[in-house]
Amino acid sequence: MDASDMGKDLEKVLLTQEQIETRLDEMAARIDSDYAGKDLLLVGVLRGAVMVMADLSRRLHTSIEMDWMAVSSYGSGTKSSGVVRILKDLDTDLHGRHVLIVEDIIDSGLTLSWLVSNLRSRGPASVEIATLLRKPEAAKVEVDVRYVGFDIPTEFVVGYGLDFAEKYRHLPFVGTLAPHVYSG
Ligand SMILES: O=P(O)(O)OC[C@H]1O[C@H](OP(=O)(O)OP(=O)(O)O)[C@H](O)[C@@H]1O
Ligand code: HPA
Ligand SMILES: [Mg+2]
Repeated sequence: MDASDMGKDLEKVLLTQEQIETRLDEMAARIDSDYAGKDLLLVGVLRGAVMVMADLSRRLHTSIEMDWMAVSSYGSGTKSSGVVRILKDLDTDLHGRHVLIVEDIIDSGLTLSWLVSNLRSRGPASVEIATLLRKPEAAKVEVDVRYVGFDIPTEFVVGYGLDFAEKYRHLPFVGTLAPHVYSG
């Protein structure tokens, strides 16, 4: 699939499938080496992180477990509401665990800064973040991120788990939307 398959909805491809896969290889190698000999709990943030979780976890050789949280701060719009809601909590007790939060994107940083302090309050041995994308110029709060795939410009992106009004998550690349899609 490429941009033309989505009709006129996409403006441009920002990151190709190949670029994403190469970067995930590098991130997984670092995670493997940093967590060698430790049991790691990957916490995926639904729903956007599904693709990153699937593709990153399958590159890891270290011992891992996976759990999921659902939080929402965007609703159906293109701007963070700043209000983070837990829609589904973890099933795992974090006490003494090495936790790596897996995310698709850090935009304003509001979701992750809230989530990190929430998980830290549960007594884990460590909490770090791996995100495929980060928008440095959109940050409203600073979040200390151990593993970043790509720093991208402040544009609304879709694909590889990222949605606009629940669409486009399945695209194997990351692209920007044509303005007519979100301006009506
Ligand atoms: O840094 P922020 O400005 O807080 O934005 C990042 C968050 O927003 C998106 O989730 P969303 O709330 O859209 O839910 P979704 O993953 O189900 O799409 C994304 O997956 C991150 O979790
Ligand atoms: O750029 C984005 N695209 C889709 N979802 C998002 N959630 C935060 N930022 C974005
Ligand atoms: Mg979303």
